[in-house]
Amino acid sequence: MDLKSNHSSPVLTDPIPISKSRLGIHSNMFSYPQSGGSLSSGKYKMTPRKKPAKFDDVRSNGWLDAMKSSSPPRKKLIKGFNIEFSADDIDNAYNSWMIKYPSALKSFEQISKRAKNKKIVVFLDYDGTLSPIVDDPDQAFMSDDMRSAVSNVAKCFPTAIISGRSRDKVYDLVGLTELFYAGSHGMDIIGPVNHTESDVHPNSIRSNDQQGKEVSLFNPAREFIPMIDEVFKTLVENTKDISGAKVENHKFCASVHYRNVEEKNWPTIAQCVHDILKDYPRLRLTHGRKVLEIRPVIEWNKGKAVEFVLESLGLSETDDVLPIYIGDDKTDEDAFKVLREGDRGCGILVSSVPKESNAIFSVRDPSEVKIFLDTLVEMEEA
Ligand SMILES: O=P(O)(O)OC[C@H]1O[C@H](O[C@H]2O[C@H](CO)[C@@H](O)[C@H](O)[C@H]2O)[C@H](O)[C@@H](O)[C@@H]1O
Repeated sequence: MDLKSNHSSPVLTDPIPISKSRLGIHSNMFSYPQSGGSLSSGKYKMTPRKKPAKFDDVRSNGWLDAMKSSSPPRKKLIKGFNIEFSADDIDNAYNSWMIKYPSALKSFEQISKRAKNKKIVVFLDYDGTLSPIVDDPDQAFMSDDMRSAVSNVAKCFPTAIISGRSRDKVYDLVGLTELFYAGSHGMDIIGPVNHTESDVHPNSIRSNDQQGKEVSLFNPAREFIPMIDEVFKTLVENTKDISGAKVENHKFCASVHYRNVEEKNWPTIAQCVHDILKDYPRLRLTHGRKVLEIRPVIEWNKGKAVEFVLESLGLSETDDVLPIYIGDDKTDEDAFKVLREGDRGCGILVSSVPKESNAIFSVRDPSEVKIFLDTLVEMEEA
């Protein structure tokens, strides 16, 4: 199958028969072997490097604006003047924003009332939620205190880490067993077998983890592995002269970081990614925190991953569950949306600046995430 063409693949083009699955999983998604064997997307493609004179594409498609808004400056241009906001202005703006997204810490009693007689399931994003945002993605470590907070939570409630990173990478960073791990924005989910019996979720397969323990595995974008690898190599080659650019291969998706690229070169990196993606209509771009994320055009995201984990736990069809999802990024909005719809659970946005969200509550930073997790455990143990 040619993954660059628009035929017979798990893409968004066909309507998804609801009867096929409550999760909206397209039947074609599972027409390939779930383990082993992958389809090559063709010859290694090397888009000729060129320095575009203009950046019309990335200006008109909104990429540049999205890149700028992923890192809002602490000052704003008003009628051509650079106006610095004072600390008071910033605090006032944040405090007004918190009326709409109240602190999950201050609202804890409300959350605990909602959790009464319900099974809590905890979903945690990694970067910016469990670990602070740092310049080098390879140095984004969570603290030992945070690790022990997550470990304690996982002893009390089913817990899943849902990250844009590859599953292996996020597992190495978190280092705790007995959790669900959903890497590549949910396109690579592994969970303990005792929670995910195959008769509960038919689309999972049994596999072994790094320690040889039997686990349940779900890969809705397996066919895209060769294509992502190919695009990753092209991205590395074509961005190698852009100082500060960094490309990561997450197996089912790839990331192009511009956090350490001078802002004047953002159009260059955006145009470079845009030119490569023109050859891959079955891939799309989403924006994260100073990162361009390249992923397959399949109907799968962190929200679907939340639904998948709940279904795997046998908790998707009951009101006796309270899913809590904590995340900081645009890609977490898919999960917040799923929980907001039908008032199914609590989304908690990690942000120290005002931003629109589908979350219900907020915390400022990972240190407040840790306090929230500790408080959940105290509530359970009381
Ligand atoms: O879903 P997440 O777990 O939040 O992963 C999203 C991206 O996280 C990482 O990048 C972000 O964190 C880096 C380390 O703090 C930071 O340098 C970068 O600017 C952020 O975008 C990860 O490296 C990406 O691949 C993930 O897509």
